Order: sequence, then structure tokens, then C-alpha cells
Amino acid sequence: MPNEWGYGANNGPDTWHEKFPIANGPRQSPIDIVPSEAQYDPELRPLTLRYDPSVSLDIINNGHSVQVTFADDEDKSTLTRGPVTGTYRLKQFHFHWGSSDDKGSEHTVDGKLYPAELHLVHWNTTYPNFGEAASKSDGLAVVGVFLEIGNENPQLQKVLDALEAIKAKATQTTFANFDPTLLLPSTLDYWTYDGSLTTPPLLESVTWIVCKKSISVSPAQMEKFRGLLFSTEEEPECNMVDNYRPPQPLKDRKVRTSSA
Ligand SMILES: CCCCCOc1ccc(S(N)(=O)=O)cc1
Ligand SMILES: [Zn+2]
Repeated sequence: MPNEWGYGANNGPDTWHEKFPIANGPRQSPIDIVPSEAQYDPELRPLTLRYDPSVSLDIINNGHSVQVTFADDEDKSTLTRGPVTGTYRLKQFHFHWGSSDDKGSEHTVDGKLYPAELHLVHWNTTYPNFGEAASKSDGLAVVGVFLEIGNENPQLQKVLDALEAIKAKATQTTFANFDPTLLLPSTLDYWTYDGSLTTPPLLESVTWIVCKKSISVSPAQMEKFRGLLFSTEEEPECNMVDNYRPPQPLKDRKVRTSSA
């Protein structure tokens, strides 16, 4: 069996460069965001996210995360303005989280790790589909939202209630009429920088848009994420936790901010 990438001791982030040399490239993600060094850019427009719940399709345990996928054959759930030009279509959202509440996010802020991070993945409709866009320098835009321990999040609970049906890798179930708008923070002020996918193939095609405001998650809700498995129904159980890549070198990049 080939050494499929993962987050374990033998296939984790420090080994990914062996099959994906771009892991040491010039615009890798995630990064540590240092707010005091972010440059306010008055030309950055407000982020416009317009999501239609009718295009949510299913929820999948893909062995790396839990992912909700959307029908993306029409401009029904889109990202416009913000740091991008043109229209980007929502393809999927997923999460990264820790084995304890002191870690789990991919981006960090002044070195602070959050217990989890939500990624809403969009592709530039200049290109014919997600796969094509993923290989272009302006092909993807991912909105990152930090989850912070607090009150129970009722919209997140709808996602968590579906997890019992997809405990093992390569399982999925339908997930209709879900509105990701309700997962967004109250204001969409953001940091933005040019980066990459944070998992293999680590393609350097992502305009990252990281929200400054977080959303809440309760300790019990965090435990639901940790009940998922990296392993299939046939394999010994391995809990899906710590599925995050640590921050990568900023190299020759600037982080811009939408608000002073
Ligand atoms: C060309 C096939 C790519 C399949 C993988 O797609 C991904 C991988 C990572 C991310 S993330 N954590 O950076 O948001 C988003 C989408
Ligand atoms: Zn992600």
C-alpha cells in the first residue's frame, strides 16, 4: 500500500515534501499572521459571500477531514469582491481541529492556535472547473474562520449531528439545504495573502482570506469532531484529530488587512 499522506508520525506534514516538493515552495500555507505587520490596503473591498442552501449536496469523511460539498455548475453560491476580481464559486467547506482545545487551527495569530479552523473553498469561474482552477495562481479563494471555545453553536450543530453517519473514512451521506452563511462571523473583516492548499497536492493557487472574527464552538461540540476516524470501517480505529499543517515560512510575502 503506497504511503498515503496523512497527519501521523510516518506520513505527516514533515514528510509531504518527498512526494510533493512544492511543500518547500515560495507561497505555502498556512502561515502565522502578525496583525501589527499586516498592511492596511484601502483598495480592499468588503468581502461578498452569497450562499444558496439549495446547492448543498452531501457530507463526507474523506479520511483527512469532514467535508460538505456543493453543486457548483451554476453561480448560486459565490464569493465576489474582497481581494479577488471576478466570481468564485463555493465547492466545499471542511474543518481542521486538534486533539485538545489548545491546538487545531492551521493559521495562527501572533502564534496563537485556535481549537479548530473552518475553510470555505471557492474556485475562479474564469476556469472551467475546480480541478483546472486548482493549478492556476489565481484559481482558488479559501475563506478561513477560526473556531473559539464558547457557547454551543447551533448552526455548527447541524453539521455535527451528521457525523454519526460518517464516522469512518470513505463514508458519506446526503446533506441538503444547509446554509453556510450561518457559520460566518458577524463581521467579515479579514487578512489576505497569496498561499497554497494546506494539504497535498499543496498547489500554490489560493488567495487566502482569513476572518479576524471567530465563531464559537462548545467543548462538547469539539468532542464530536474528535469522534471521527481517519480509519476505514475495516481498519483498527484511529481518531481523526490534529489534522492540521503547522505554519510555513512567510518568505517574500505581505499580509494585507481589510480594516485599519
Ligand atoms: C486538485 C485537487 C485538490 C484536492 C484537494 O483540495 C483541497 C485541499 C486543501 C484545501 S485547504 N485545507 O487548503 O482549504 C482545499 C482544497
Ligand atoms: Zn483546509
